[in-house]
Amino acid sequence: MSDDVILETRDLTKHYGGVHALEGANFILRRGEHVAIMGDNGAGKSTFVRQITGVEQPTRGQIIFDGIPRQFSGPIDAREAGIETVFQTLALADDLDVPDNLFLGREKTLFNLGPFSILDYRAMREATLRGLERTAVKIPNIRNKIRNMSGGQRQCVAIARTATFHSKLTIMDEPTAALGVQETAQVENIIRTLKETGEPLILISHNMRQVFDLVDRIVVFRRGRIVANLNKQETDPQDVVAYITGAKTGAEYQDAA
Ligand SMILES: Nc1ncnc2c1ncn2[C@@H]1O[C@H](COP(=O)(O)OP(=O)(O)OP(=O)(O)O)[C@@H](O)[C@H]1O
Repeated sequence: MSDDVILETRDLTKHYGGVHALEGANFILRRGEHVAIMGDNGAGKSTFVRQITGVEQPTRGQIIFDGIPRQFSGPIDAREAGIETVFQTLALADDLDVPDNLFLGREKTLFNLGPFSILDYRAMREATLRGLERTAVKIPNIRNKIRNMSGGQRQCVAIARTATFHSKLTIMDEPTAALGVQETAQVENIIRTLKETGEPLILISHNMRQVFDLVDRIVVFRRGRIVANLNKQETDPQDVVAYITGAKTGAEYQDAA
């Protein structure tokens, strides 16, 4: 695997009993690259993401992340390796404010005394502000509880979490599906900022305009398999739809490299 590759999967496969949700996925993501994963409902997109983020363990196949073959024992393991995921459900705690959500499970401490530890709220607040600044996210008051925020602000908090921890790879699963026009624009701006700062991204989206606007390459899943790997410059929305629906079936999937 060359150094410019941040993530590679080889023959990645997941069966749920007789359901072949993911079959032999060979996928490559380069450093700094933004790739969209598209496909019809049930095509295997989320299953793919669950394997590479440690939520589930694959039936077979290899995951090589940042040059090392990985067998993530769980999502925290994947996160510690540098993979930050913004799931559809966002996984934010409603009753906590922004810094508490960003540092949930990895709090900064002033000191530890046996089982007791004193949390360093000031350091967490400062790191939160730096994370928000890096992504150009505007949250009026970071001490606000998540439950009092709009959908767009929540989405931004979830994304800012990835920036705060300098993840090596960000994965977003339908980040704007539930958002209005302005909120969607804000999230898309964050994605552009990630691109400018050279941070790689996997974006799962059904939104063709968004995909053509934001990413370099489109990978299409159909019935558990990767059926197309398209450089944005060499394709168009009709072509992508043809692969999604199965009207077009390419030659055997090959890496674009
Ligand atoms: N835990 C599970 N047990 C059994 N079958 C599953 C499980 N998870 C997913 N599947 C099946 O695997 C296939 C792929 O599902 P997956 O959720 O990965 O699709 P998707 O492309 O993400 O779809 P969507 O766009 O609707 O989110 C579907 O047929 C789904 O019913």
